[in-house]
Amino acid sequence: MFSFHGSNPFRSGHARPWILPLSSPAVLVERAPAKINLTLHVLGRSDDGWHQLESLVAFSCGGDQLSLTPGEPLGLTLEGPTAPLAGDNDQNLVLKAARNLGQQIENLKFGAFHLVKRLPVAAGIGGGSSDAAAALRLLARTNGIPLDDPRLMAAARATGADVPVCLERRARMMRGVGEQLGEPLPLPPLVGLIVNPGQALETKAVFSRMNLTPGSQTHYGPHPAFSPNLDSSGFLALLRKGRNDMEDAASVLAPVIGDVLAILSAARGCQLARMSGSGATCFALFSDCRAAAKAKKVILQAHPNWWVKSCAFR
Ligand SMILES: C[C@](O)(CO)[C@H](O)COP(=O)(O)OP(=O)(O)OC[C@H]1O[C@@H](n2ccc(N)nc2=O)[C@H](O)[C@@H]1O
Ligand SMILES: Nc1ncnc2c1ncn2[C@@H]1O[C@H](COP(=O)(O)OP(=O)(O)OP(=O)(O)O)[C@@H](O)[C@H]1O
Repeated sequence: MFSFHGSNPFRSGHARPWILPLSSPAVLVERAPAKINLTLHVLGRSDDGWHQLESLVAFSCGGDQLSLTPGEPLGLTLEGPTAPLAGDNDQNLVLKAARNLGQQIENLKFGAFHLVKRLPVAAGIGGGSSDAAAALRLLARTNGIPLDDPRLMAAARATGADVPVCLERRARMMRGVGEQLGEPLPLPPLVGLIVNPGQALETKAVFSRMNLTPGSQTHYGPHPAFSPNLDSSGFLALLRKGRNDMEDAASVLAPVIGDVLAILSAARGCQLARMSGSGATCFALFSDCRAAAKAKKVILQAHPNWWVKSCAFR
């Protein structure tokens, strides 16, 4: 088993994957950031029961970390503060993604995965999906498969609705059930705070609570069109025209979401507060890093058990 302890030599602020130096030449490492739905519009529900979405998705810094030792049998070990919450090992989305890619590609070389799990689980920030996408990227690297190989996307779709958008980890529009991806979008600098109050919410339960009849459409209004080259204030104005349509249903199941949003909205320098995905994690955008850091401190003082991270979104 491969595990990280204390000062973690693999911790890196870089978004790009990299290979370890001489002492462990074979181990590959990928970061699995949180997915943030800056907007999430639910357009309707298809006859098959799945919901049609339109969402501007971005990614955090930090997140989980997945490594792969190629040449070993397919396996997964976990550590980290939220590892015990990630459920049955065999059902982990890392292994599901690997098996799905194995169905696409004959003689795929697998390996032993090790996941350092830090993101809250069942939290609306796609932690499992991001881990699954990281697993696909690692297998692509070790098997010499280019990232734009359609079989990777097929495996991502088979693994979960949020996995395709997590493959490239770049901000973009996501539509349909999650399988239609727009071009990567250049975001202006965004100072974010992400807050999870510790209540797990299953995505399926929140969609059910929305109570949409299969074959029906919502009439909440169109998604604002993204125009390139927006500065931060233009981008914020655009985001304010958007919504998270799952917020009401999620808040019924987890009323604490209302508290999180109220606290974030009232924080000095907060320019926008909204729930991500199916909740209960909420995010806020701040005018500057100092305001975000201050808000983080104040929130943690009042709610020491909440998970609060400040970071840039991309
Ligand atoms: C709400 C979002 O977080 C927005 O990014 C995602 O659409 C959820 O993506 P996810 O967690 O990867 O979802 P999955 O694990 O594939 O699906 C969980 C359950 O959510 C429901 N589901 C999910 C996505 C979608 N577009 N319509 C749905 O109705 C389905 O009942 C499904 O059984
Ligand atoms: N690697 C993983 N990390 C977290 N959860 C996992 C993982 N693999 C499987 N799961 C299971 O997937 C479920 C959803 O977890 P996840 O943290 O991805 O939810 P989420 O943040 O609400 O996702 P989304 O925003 O995509 O709906 C959990 O119930 C958990 O048991």
